[in-house]
Amino acid sequence: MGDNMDERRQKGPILFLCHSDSEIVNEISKMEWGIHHIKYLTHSHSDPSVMKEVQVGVVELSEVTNMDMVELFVRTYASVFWVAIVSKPYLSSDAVRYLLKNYFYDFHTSPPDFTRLQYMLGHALGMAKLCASPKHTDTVFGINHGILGQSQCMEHLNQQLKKLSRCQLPVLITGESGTGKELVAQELHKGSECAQGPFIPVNCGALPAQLVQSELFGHEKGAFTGATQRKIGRVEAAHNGSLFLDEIGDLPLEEQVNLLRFLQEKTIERVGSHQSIHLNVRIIAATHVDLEKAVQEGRFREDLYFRLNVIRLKVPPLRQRGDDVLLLARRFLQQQQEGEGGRLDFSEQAEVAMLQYRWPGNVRELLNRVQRASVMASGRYIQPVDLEIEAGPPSTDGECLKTIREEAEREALSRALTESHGKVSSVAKQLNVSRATLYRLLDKHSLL
Ligand SMILES: Nc1ncnc2c1ncn2[C@@H]1O[C@H](COP(=O)(O)OP(=O)(O)OP(=O)(O)O)[C@@H](O)[C@H]1O
Repeated sequence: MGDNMDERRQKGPILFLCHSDSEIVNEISKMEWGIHHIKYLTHSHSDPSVMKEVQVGVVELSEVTNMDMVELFVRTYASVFWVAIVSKPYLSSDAVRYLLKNYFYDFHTSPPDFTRLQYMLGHALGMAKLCASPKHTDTVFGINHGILGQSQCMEHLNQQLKKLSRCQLPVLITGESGTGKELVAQELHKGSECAQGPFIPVNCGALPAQLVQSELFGHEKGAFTGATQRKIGRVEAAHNGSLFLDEIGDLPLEEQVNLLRFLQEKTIERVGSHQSIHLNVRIIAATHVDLEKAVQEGRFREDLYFRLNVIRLKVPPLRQRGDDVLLLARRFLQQQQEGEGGRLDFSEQAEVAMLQYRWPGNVRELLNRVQRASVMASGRYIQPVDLEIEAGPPSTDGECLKTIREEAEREALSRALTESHGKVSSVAKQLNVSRATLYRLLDKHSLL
């Protein structure tokens, strides 16, 4: 390949994954846009700074291809539009079909008809450009973000998320079930330097006990009975991206040790192998249980807790978000009616009922109730009965005194903050507490 080719390789949207310089490389390089990067399928990982430029990737799949490596690569760079060139007999392989179905924009059998291939790549490039996410602008929470909310505590969360974009430190997200912890984790990922890489969620509580290690760290073929294929674990799949460990408190103690080792050394070993694999993964963990208590009770390792708890984000419960309930309810209703012309609306009574209800299941419960109500409503307006919540004085059924006190405490803090325009010294004076106590309370109620 000549000088021109070398120049083009430096920057641009097309990547070619192949075994060696082939005729296909030469032919594609003659096309309008050319090939800008070439990567030989002998190395497992690629330079993320190069991959940031890539919009379309061409992969040669044949009997000599290491399918694991290709799978890892295309999964890692899932936002790239992948096009495969497959040798015909290989199309009947289950592994190839699985890959094509799940990760590829299109495929072409080899030897390729270069005119057709040129059209195919043109389409892939067009689609990639169309789907490229808009550049990060200064976001108004709830418009560019997937997270909706304008209340003071959600604004605070938004500010924290903005500060954390570009930072690669581990984050621990706490909050009740259904508050949106996974959504927050996704936003963190989108705003981070590894946004182009994969976001791999793992529910630690849902991993089968005997397979946790293999699920997280992968295994080699033959590592144990039933390991008929090499398997890439979730940690490895998150290379150059983010691993979201949901319900981290449910991770068995033995696996906590392995996770800690990974956090310290940044390497893993697949089950059945002694080869260390170096990985670049940002860890985001979430829990709805009190991890400090779990540490005290010996159910969670203290050293792992400190490693994960570098930065902590608290997602407030829905009952503390004031009018956000209505904002979210309207958005969910709108989504539910998309394409149907927005026939339904909430009655005044339904809005009052939603504001008064305590939402123990938080945003997930709201979403479910709105979805159900949009089906059950008989008129133009959704009534409390359609939401299966009744309007009336705030219910305290089953509430313990502690919760009622905490609510009152929070309200008093919120009111004082608004009245004194957020001036901490005035709030402390007004509420007759020390500044240290006030800070502790503001932190407790996610108002800091
Ligand atoms: N602020 C928000 N704006 C829009 N949608 C939201 C918001 N918060 C949560 N959701 C939606 O509510 C549902 C539950 O959110 P999510 O799964 O992130 O909660 P979670 O706290 O991770 O729950 P769990 O603790 O049970 O894992 C999802 O469908 C999510 O998209």
